[in-house]
Amino acid sequence: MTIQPSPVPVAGTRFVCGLIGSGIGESLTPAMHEAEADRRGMPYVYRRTDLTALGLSPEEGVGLIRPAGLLGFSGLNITHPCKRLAVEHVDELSAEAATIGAINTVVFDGGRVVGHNTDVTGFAHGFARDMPEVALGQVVQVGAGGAGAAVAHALVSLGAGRLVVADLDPGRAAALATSVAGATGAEVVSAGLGDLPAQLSRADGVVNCTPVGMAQHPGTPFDPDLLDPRHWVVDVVYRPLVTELVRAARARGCRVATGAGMAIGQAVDSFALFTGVRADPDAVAADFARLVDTEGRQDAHA
Ligand SMILES: NC(=O)c1ccc[n+]([C@@H]2O[C@H](COP(=O)([O-])OP(=O)(O)OC[C@H]3O[C@@H](n4cnc5c(N)ncnc54)[C@H](O)[C@@H]3O)[C@@H](O)[C@H]2O)c1
Ligand SMILES: O=C(O)[C@]1(O)C[C@@H](O)[C@@H](O)[C@H](O)C1
Repeated sequence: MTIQPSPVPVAGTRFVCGLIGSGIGESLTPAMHEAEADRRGMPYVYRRTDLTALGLSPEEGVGLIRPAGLLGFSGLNITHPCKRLAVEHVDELSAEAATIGAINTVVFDGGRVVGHNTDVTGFAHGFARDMPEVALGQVVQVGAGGAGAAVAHALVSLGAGRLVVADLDPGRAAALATSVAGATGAEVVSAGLGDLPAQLSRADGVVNCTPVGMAQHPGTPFDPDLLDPRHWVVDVVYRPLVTELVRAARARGCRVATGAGMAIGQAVDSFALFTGVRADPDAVAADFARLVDTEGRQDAHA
């Protein structure tokens, strides 16, 4: 699951990239891309197309993908609620994107429009950096939506022995477990939220892929008293970075990673696809921490 960058850009290439999605006004991805390009002296602009602000539907949003290529964009990130719909607007999909059925990155490669999923690779890179050598015998994942689909594939690629997926919507959890198990041959099962105490008691770690912990969805996705110090905990929510779950898990002595790892990882991988240049993840992580501070975000540090 390695991102293969496009050919190294010709000197003097100017990059125009963007993000299409709803409610993306606070996204840090544009600033992460531009900071990396500035460091390298690459002319690079990264624009937001916020469908909410523009009063556009998700269908109208994905309808902008091909025209962006014709207008000379180098690439696009695609976010909620367009990641699945966007698959219908590309000529070709990377292996991960085809398996998941969702894309967050589009590259205009000559006349062809190619879709990728750097949420998968980005989570995997972030996890490898933040949680080296943790046990992966049994992993519980709460949340089977867009982020959950990417994370489940990434956890299997990282070597999760048994992955248990739970969601408020049991049908969604079951469908994701079946699809990941079918695509990878890994042991992936779904469980009801009521089974979480038993599943967590046998788990090495847990990943939150629900929006619970964001300002609009306060709280924790499960009772933190189910956590022991032996559990590792990853929360993919990154607004705020330090969620109630992160705080509670730290207080219980767990090894904890925030949503920063995935946010940085997807940006590094998309930048490579757009430009052919591999960003230094440590430098992008430093940019991310500075941006979080500069923008006065809550509990900036992981
Ligand atoms: N760090 C990153 O780079 C990154 C990337 C993508 C998404 N995210 C974050 O991940 C979160 C989820 O995003 P998404 O696009 O997958 O959303 P989504 O709406 O597609 O899916 C969320 C899922 O969580 C489930 N859910 C909600 N509350 C629950 C609860 N209490 N218990 C169990 N399941 C519950 C829903 O039923 C749904 O299936 C958001 O906060 C988003 O900002 C972070
Ligand atoms: O940081 C964001 O706003 C993102 O929308 C987060 C996630 O959805 C990624 O897949 C996008 O590339 C960028």
